[in-house]
This record gives sequence, C-alpha cells and structure tokens, in this order.
Amino acid sequence: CIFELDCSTSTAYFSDENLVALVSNLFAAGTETTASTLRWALLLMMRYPEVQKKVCDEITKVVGSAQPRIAHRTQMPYTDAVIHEVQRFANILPTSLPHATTTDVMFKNYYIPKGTEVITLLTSVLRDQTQWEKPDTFNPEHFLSSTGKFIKKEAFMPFSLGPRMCAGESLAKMELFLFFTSLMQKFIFQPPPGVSHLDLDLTPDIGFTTRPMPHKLRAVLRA
Ligand code: HEM
Repeated sequence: CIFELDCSTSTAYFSDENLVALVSNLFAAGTETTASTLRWALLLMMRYPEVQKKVCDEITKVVGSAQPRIAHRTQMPYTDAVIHEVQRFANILPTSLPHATTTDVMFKNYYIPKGTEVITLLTSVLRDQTQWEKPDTFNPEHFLSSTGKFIKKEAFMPFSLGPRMCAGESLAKMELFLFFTSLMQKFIFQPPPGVSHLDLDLTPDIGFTTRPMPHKLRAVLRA
C-alpha cells in the first residue's frame, strides 16, 4: 500500500476492500504528482520567459495549430528537455516512499537488519553536484547536447528505481508532455501586471509533495 491506506485488515487479494484501496491509491498517486509538476512548469515558464519562448517556437515549428500528440515528442528535443528539467528541479517527492529491508543487508559497511524502514533521498541524486552542471539552477541544457539533441541522464530518477518504482511513469510522462504542450500552444504565461519575472519566488511550499508556493499568473491567449 502507498500513502495513508492500510491494507493489512484483509488477507484476500481480491476483496472489495483491496479494490477500493487500489483505486484510491491510483488516484492519490496519479493526480497530485502530475498536477504539482505542471504547476512548477507554469511557474518556471513565467520565471524564465526566454525558455518559454524557445518552447513556443518549437511547438509552432513542429505541431503548428494541430492537436499535440505523443508522436511529436521525438521531434521536440527542447520541449522534452524542459519537461525533464522541470521534474529534476521540482523534485516533487524528495524522499520517495518508505520501504523496508526484506532480509539483513550489508550496505557500504553498514549493517541494516531485516525489517528496517529505509527512506531513499531522491534529492541526493536529482541535485548531485557530480552529475549536473548547475544542480540548483533551472537549466534545460542539462538534457541537451551541444547540437541541441535530447540526452538521457542516468541521474534523472524522479520516479525512483527498482521493482517498486513508480507504476505510472509512462502515463505521467505522456500526461506531462500533452498537457504542457497544449497549454504552451494556446497561452503565454506571465506574472501579473507590476510583478517582475525576476521577483518570482521558487522556494517550495512545505508538504508531503514539494509544491510551489501559491502564485498569481496571467494566461494571455497566443495570437
Ligand atoms: C510526475 C508524476 C509522478 C511522479 C514524479 C511519481 C513518482 C513516484 C515515486 C517516487 C514513487 C515511489 C517509488 C518507490 O517507492 O520507490 C511512486 C510510486 C507510485 N506511483 Fe508514481 N509518480 C508520478 C505519477 C504517477 C501516476 C500518473 C500514477 C498512476 C496513475 C502513479 C502511480 C504510482 C503507483 C501505483 C506507485 C506505487 C508503486 C509501488 O509501490 O509498487 N504515479 N511514484
């Protein structure tokens, strides 16, 4: 079970109770995460208008006025890099989910007995100074080669790793691409009148997921 639901009261796999827990978990795991990432994306586009402009230019060139489709992604390295960098920078689940050792483990000279709760810190990888040129700065170039091609990075693991990594990774990636490009195709996002983009505060709010602070934004219809 993930989040707050307790599945320990039923022993049968296919009980109503289990079904309700599973469906609730899917909603909990699948909505807040994607929504928070998109909120970060809009805030970062307001904060970095030059990045937003490049995304819009790529959308105009590749998608035009058509409905964005997942097949467009491979032709849109800049937008792909921006979405990856939003996820890296936003780091929405910094401590992933708690796990427990199923056997006694020796790890880097530490003895961890069976049944010990283990919390992995995804921040330590997503902001690793040895892996990223500017770990604490929003910088889509982290995912771009010198010729503008998208490059995969081993240290990109906002969905965690291993057998219990995020079950919705592919769905989440599709959702992020389609929602983000559809919004950027239709609107330019700007701070409200009188607020400079340089003054936008990127300090995260406090909570189980790392969300941005509440911000006002202006969505101007693109001509
Ligand atoms: C930006 C979006 C998302 C991020 C960053 C994210 C990240 C994560 C992370 C870090 C975990 C914990 C992995 C671990 O325990 O090691 C997780 C688990 C999980 N996620 Fe996601 N997730 C996202 C979207 C989704 C979506 C859209 C769904 C499906 C509707 C989903 C379903 C799940 C489920 C079912 C688990 C538990 C897997 C298990 O315990 O075996 N997630 N997610």
